Amino acid sequence: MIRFEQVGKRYASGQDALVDLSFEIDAGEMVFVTGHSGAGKSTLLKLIGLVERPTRGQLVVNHADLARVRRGGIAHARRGIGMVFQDHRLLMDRTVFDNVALPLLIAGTAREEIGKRVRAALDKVGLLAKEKAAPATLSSGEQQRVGIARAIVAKPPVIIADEPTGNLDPQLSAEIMGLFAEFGQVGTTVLVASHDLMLVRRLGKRVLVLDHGRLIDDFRPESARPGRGA
Ligand SMILES: Nc1ncnc2c1ncn2[C@@H]1O[C@H](COP(=O)(O)OP(=O)(O)OP(=O)(O)O)[C@@H](O)[C@H]1O
Repeated sequence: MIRFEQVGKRYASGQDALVDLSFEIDAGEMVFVTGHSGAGKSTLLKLIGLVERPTRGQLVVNHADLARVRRGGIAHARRGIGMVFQDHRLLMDRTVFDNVALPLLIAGTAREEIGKRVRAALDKVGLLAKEKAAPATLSSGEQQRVGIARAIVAKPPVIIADEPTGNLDPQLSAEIMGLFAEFGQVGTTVLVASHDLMLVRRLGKRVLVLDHGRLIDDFRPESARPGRGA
């Protein structure tokens, strides 16, 4: 669950990236954030991922008031959030397996459990056969899927993805978005920033539209209404 209550973010430069933002996302909902370049999409995701902190308002993620999370508690709070980046941020000198295992190693998961979970995550994104490969030998769609496997391996209740299909062709983009939609079906809350309006529309999910840091639309297609299995 994610709740923004009159959240504002002003960067040290004086730039108001988000202004008076209020909305709520239920557990298991998949929601897109869209808007022009500079509208505040990345900033919104960064606040959820504790990469940036709000300068106003209240932000609750996984029942934790993020304003109350102190510096020493950030790593722990982040364990409840899987993050996917456009540039995947994979470690190129490690195997696919090691990249996906990283969040589990950080969390101190037992070795036998790590093997099981990493393979389950790789299976989910269709890359089980590539566990020993170096990321550099994979296509960009495959690298993106490794990044997604890493984000889901610790089964976080919330997944945030910033332009996860930015460099991919339309078919791969649709496949990646389809994967995110599947995570929603098993109770994971998924928030995806994307400027690809065609793709966003096709998926028929709820869409938050930002304009100069303000929420100007919160659009729920019929299929995304509660009780519709969305
Ligand atoms: N670290 C920062 N310091 C100062 N200003 C910033 C910082 N990061 C972002 N901004 C500004 O905040 C506003 C929102 O930026 P943000 O990156 O959230 O937008 P965006 O919608 O993700 O844009 P894009 O689609 O181009 O990635 C922009 O005006 C941007 O210049």
